[in-house]
Amino acid sequence: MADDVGSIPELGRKDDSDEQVKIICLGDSAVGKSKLMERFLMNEYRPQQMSTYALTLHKHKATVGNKTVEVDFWDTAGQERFRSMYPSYYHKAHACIMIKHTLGFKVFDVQRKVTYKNLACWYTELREFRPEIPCCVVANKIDADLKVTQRSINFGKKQGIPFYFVSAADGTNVVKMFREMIKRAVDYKQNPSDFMDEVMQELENFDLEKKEDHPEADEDRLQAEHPEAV
Ligand SMILES: Nc1nc2c(ncn2[C@@H]2O[C@H](COP(=O)(O)OP(=O)(O)OP(=O)(O)O)[C@@H](O)[C@H]2O)c(=O)[nH]1
Ligand SMILES: [Mg+2]
Repeated sequence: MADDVGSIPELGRKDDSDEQVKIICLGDSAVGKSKLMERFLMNEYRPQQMSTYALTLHKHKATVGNKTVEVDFWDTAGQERFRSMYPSYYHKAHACIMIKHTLGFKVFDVQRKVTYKNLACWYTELREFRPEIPCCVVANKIDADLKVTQRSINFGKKQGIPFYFVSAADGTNVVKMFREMIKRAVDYKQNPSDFMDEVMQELENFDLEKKEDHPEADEDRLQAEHPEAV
C-alpha cells in the first residue's frame, strides 16, 4: 500500500485562472464527504452509498473577488484500509474541511465497522503535515434531526476553528461553507504563514515575474533544445 502514496496523479497544472488551490475533505467513512461534494458541485443528492475507493478528484472553477480560481477538491476515502495514502492527501493542501456526523446521529453498525478515527485524531495528524492551513469543522446530516443545531460541539473552539451545521441531503449551508473555504484557501495561498509555503509562493511569483519580463526566454530555450523547430 505504501507505493500508493507516490502514485497519485497530480491534477493538471494551473491553466488560465489567476490562482490554483487544493482543498481536502477529511473524515471517517460514511460521514458524507462525497455527498457534500455532489451537492456543491452538481446540486444533487442520491442517498445510495458508494464508499470512496482511495480518492476522488474534482476540478472546480470559482471566482474570489476579481480573480478566477481553479480549485482541486480531494474527496478522500475514510476507510482505514486507505490509511497509507493520507500523507499524500495532506501534501500541499491549502485548506481542509473536516466532516463528522451531527451529534446523536445514529451510526449503523455496518458504517461503524469502517470508521477509523474521530475528529481529534484527524486534526492532530493533519497538523503534523500542514501546521498552518485554514480548517473548518462540519457536522453533516442535520436533516435527520434539526434539534441538534441547538447544541454546539466543543471540538475546535479553543483553536478558533469555524464550525458549520450542514446537510448534503437538503443543501443547508453547503454552498456557504464551500465558498468560505475556497476564499480562505486563496487567502492562505497568497499569505502563507508556514515557512515552506512562503518559499513555494515566492518561487511561484518569481517564476511568473521572469516569464512576464522575458517572454523571449521560452523561445530561446525552445530554439536551443529543438533548433529544427524554429
Ligand atoms: N440523512 C442524511 N444522510 C446523508 C447525508 N449525507 C450523506 N448521507 C448518507 O451517508 C452515507 C455516506 O455518505 P458518503 O458521502 O458516501 O460518505 P463518505 O464520507 O464519502 O464515505 P467514504 O467514501 O467511505 O469515506 C450515504 O448513504 C448517504 O446517503 C445527509 O446530509 N443527510
Ligand atoms: Mg466518499
